[in-house]
Amino acid sequence: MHFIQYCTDIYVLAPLTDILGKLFISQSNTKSTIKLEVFAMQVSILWFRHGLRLHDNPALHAALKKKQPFLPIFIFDGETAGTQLIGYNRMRFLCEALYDLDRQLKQLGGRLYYAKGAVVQIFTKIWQELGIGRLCFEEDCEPIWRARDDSVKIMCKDLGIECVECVSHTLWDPKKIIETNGGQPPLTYQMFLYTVDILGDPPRPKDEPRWSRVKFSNPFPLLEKVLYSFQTLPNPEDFGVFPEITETPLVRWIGGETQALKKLEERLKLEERAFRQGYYLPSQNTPDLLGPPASQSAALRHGCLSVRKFYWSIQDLFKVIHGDRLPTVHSITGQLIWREYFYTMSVKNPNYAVMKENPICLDINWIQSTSTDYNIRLTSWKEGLTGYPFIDAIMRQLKAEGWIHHMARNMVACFLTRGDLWISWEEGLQHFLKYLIDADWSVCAGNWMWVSSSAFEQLLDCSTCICPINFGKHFDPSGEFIKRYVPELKKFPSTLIYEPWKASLEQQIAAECIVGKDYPNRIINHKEAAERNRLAMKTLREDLTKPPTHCCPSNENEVRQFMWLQDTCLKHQYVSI
Ligand SMILES: Cc1cc2nc3c(=O)[nH]c(=O)nc-3n(C[C@H](O)[C@H](O)[C@H](O)COP(=O)(O)OP(=O)(O)OC[C@H]3O[C@@H](n4cnc5c(N)ncnc54)[C@H](O)[C@@H]3O)c2cc1C
Repeated sequence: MHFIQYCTDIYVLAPLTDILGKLFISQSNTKSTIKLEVFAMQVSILWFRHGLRLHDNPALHAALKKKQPFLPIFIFDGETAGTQLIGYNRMRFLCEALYDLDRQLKQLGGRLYYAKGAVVQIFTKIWQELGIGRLCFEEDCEPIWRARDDSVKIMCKDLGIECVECVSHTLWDPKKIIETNGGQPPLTYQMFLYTVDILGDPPRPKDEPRWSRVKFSNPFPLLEKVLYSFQTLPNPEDFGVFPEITETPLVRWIGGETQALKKLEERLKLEERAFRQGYYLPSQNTPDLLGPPASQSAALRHGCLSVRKFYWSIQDLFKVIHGDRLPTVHSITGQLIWREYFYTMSVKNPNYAVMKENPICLDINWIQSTSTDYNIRLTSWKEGLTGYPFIDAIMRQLKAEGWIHHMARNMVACFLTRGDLWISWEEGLQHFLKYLIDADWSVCAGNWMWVSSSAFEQLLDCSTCICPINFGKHFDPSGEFIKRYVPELKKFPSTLIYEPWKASLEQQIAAECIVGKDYPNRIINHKEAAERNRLAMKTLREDLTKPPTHCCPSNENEVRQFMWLQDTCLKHQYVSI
């Protein structure tokens, strides 16, 4: 007998086999033999991937519903949670998030188990030893996870396991958004807002499960060779990821639900102050490169914080203060909707993170990887050795700490691509995916396409190209941020710190930093490169016979908002030529 079950939007195909102690006939791994298994008590599994939290977790509720012994698990399979391409900081964030879950579950009488290896093999082994009644997980909507999840669904079907998949990594179900928009993702942000307006408010967070009723499974000693439990704080080194930098990072991001909820309280206070003073987006209005970061992006990316909780906390706060709903556009909830937008754009597009055969991406003739300049340019950018101190400070901060400000991301992404180096955004994306602690396939690729003018931005329009000298000066005139991350320049006077090549030899000696020896000469002349690139973009635009259908933001204001180009800033501060 087959049945289909939904948890918001779950599709499940599984034979009904969850009767306790039932004599169960199944096919074993060796296809030819049929063996009889007697399962005393099948377990109900919550498979953590993203969604590393206990609050507002519909998959957790689904796993607890059946009253079967509960087995929470995370599997290190070499790809889940972005572990295929991962730097030390994000791996540590992930380990801490798992440890925090384990700690919380222990207080509730259970623990988090983890395993290493191929997902299907591990679940099959658990099924052989304990029997699995239900397997629940939060949906990973991006196409990169589809093969993994399809193989698990097929396994569930074959083994008679009920499989429950819940949507809670996004505010709305991206598939529903596409369906509402006639089968295509909405092509502009305005269209996106219009579509989600039809769908109505996103669901509110779920209540806490009733833990007192939960019976935890004890899979030991049967599964001692397959499952492990966290006896001590797991380290990235335990999973083969090692630090690349020896110095202690100045800003240390801590992973886990407990920390995320604490930071949410702090963030709400920040937003509240702004609401009371009559403005939104304090982190955009007064970007602080040096202050303690208030971002929740890494917590959202790993699901330590529920996006629905974040969204509704902000909406409710605004209502308390102003008795009204927070406007979507240009507010923090608007930022969360950008996240939704990029997820939705990627759902049906497996080539979303590459230029070729990506229907929304322009084919731009970036410099070839075989060109002599290529490696020098790319390596200098990655290592923070371009000779442009603001760029170098950001790139070094990325490697050391794993999180950089949105406007800093815009700066270095523009510099690598259409602004200066004319290198494909795909290279930048790979570097960001490795080192960002909030690295998120859809969001990162979407932003890279936007900033490089490959998609979403005004068609090949270089008019708001960011200047690596003036942009930083505007936010940090004295260059304190540079001094923090590029210590070679810490004795340089503020007047020259953004352009050290302009310093006389005497000034360089006085600052104890000789340009070309202690700190590199700039690898490119920004003014000349930006003009060259602007002309290349113009030619491409004029020659384009069949532009991709999406390539336009709703209006100029949207571009400025997205790039954090504030109205109060003079335009020439950003224009490169
Ligand atoms: C080249 C480039 C790459 C990026 N890669 C990522 C990435 O891999 N992961 C990631 O979460 N963000 C990425 N961003 C978006 C943005 O820089 C970060 O989300 C932001 O810096 C987080 O800071 P915050 O939490 O203070 O943002 P807030 O302004 O407080 O916004 C709240 C939340 O909204 C979401 N958000 C904000 N801005 C954007 C945006 N432009 N696009 C999509 N979602 C957004 C984030 O989840 C963020 O935490 C990228 C931006 C650029 C220009």
